[in-house]
Amino acid sequence: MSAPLIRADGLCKRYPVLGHAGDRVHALWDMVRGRPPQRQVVVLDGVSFEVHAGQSLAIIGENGAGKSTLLKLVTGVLTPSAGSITTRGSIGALIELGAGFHPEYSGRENVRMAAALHGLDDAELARRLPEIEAFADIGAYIDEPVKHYSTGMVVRLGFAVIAAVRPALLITDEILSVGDESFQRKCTRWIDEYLAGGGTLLLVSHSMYHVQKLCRQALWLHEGRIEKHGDVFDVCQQYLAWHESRQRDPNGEATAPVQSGGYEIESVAGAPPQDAPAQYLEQGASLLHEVVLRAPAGVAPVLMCGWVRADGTPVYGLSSEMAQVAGEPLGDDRFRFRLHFDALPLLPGSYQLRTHVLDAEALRLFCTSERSIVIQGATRELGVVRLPHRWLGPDEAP
Ligand SMILES: Nc1ncnc2c1ncn2[C@@H]1O[C@H](COP(=O)(O)OP(=O)(O)OP(=O)(O)O)[C@@H](O)[C@H]1O
Repeated sequence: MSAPLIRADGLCKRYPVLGHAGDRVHALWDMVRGRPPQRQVVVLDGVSFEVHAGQSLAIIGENGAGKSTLLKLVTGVLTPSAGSITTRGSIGALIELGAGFHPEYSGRENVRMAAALHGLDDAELARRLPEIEAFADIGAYIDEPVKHYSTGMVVRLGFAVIAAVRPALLITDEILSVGDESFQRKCTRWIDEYLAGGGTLLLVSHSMYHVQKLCRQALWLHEGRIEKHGDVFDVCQQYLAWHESRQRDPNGEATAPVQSGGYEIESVAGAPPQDAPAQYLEQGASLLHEVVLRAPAGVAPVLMCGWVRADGTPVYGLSSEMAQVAGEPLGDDRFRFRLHFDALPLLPGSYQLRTHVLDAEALRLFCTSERSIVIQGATRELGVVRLPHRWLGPDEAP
């Protein structure tokens, strides 16, 4: 295998504790004496991983886990306190709003400077400029100084430059969530095509939807250490399961829906989420899952549903965003989603049908509720679902 584009080896980042004036004096004194500060906060601790050409790795983890710090070490904005980081090939990084743009210069002048930094010569730039302007789609603002831009416009311009130079490695974080929905879709589509064409991606995101859509692998950082690194679906499942377990009370009951940011689950299958009784269904029966969500004024929420077996084994998940389905507006910022499962292929056992409400960009998960479903039936088949199959006779063609 060729050398990786990113290689992190035992990466550590520590900062001196500077809470009080006394801490600062101590840190300064340590610095003067050439000693490492005595009181330090450890932000990253022994992080090792590699990213090879053509791979797509997501960094996930709760707030403060060290994700942005890791990206800054990869891009060279920060230097490690211990361990090493090496990168190879051209890097396109979209991690800080406006980083690299000069506020006094126009968008077009900034594009020229950014393109030159990425190694595009004048002829190449002249050829790609219309494409960059079309991608950014900021109209006459392209000739205005960047300091007059909205944050969304800066991101549009930054992404347009990246799209034109097609770096060997693309590094980006939640910054894409700054753009509006149609621009986000355009970027996601572009990243899809970039990856299909052999591009390499390092993405930091809180959106499990984007992470699973764009990346094949994920690295879960927890308090500066790698908690898990591997297949994106495995890592995300474990990360979400860990989050859910933190939201449970000591008796193991799911807590009442979090009322956060104005997003709520008003009812599931006609009843308030906490009152929904366990439902018994025969194997192969169909099921209507009707959910009413509330969202902040003017926002259309995203619904995500997941079937989980009682032992926690994930069975199937889907989201209204993936299917591009919008909830039916009921007025008063309420939305109804009706999801019908035909002839459920689940084998007998206890299941939870989990319902999650996310914001319009499917970036943040707000509330969760569980609907208990028991599938009844007599079968000697093993597993979770019945896979359609046939036994063939000796001369029978498949
Ligand atoms: N210059 C600094 N001095 C001291 N502590 C810092 C400094 N920069 C970051 N930290 C701390 O490092 C930790 C990790 O920060 P980081 O921004 O990397 O987390 P993150 O995983 O990106 O979080 P989020 O999801 O909220 O963006 C945080 O606790 C933060 O307070």
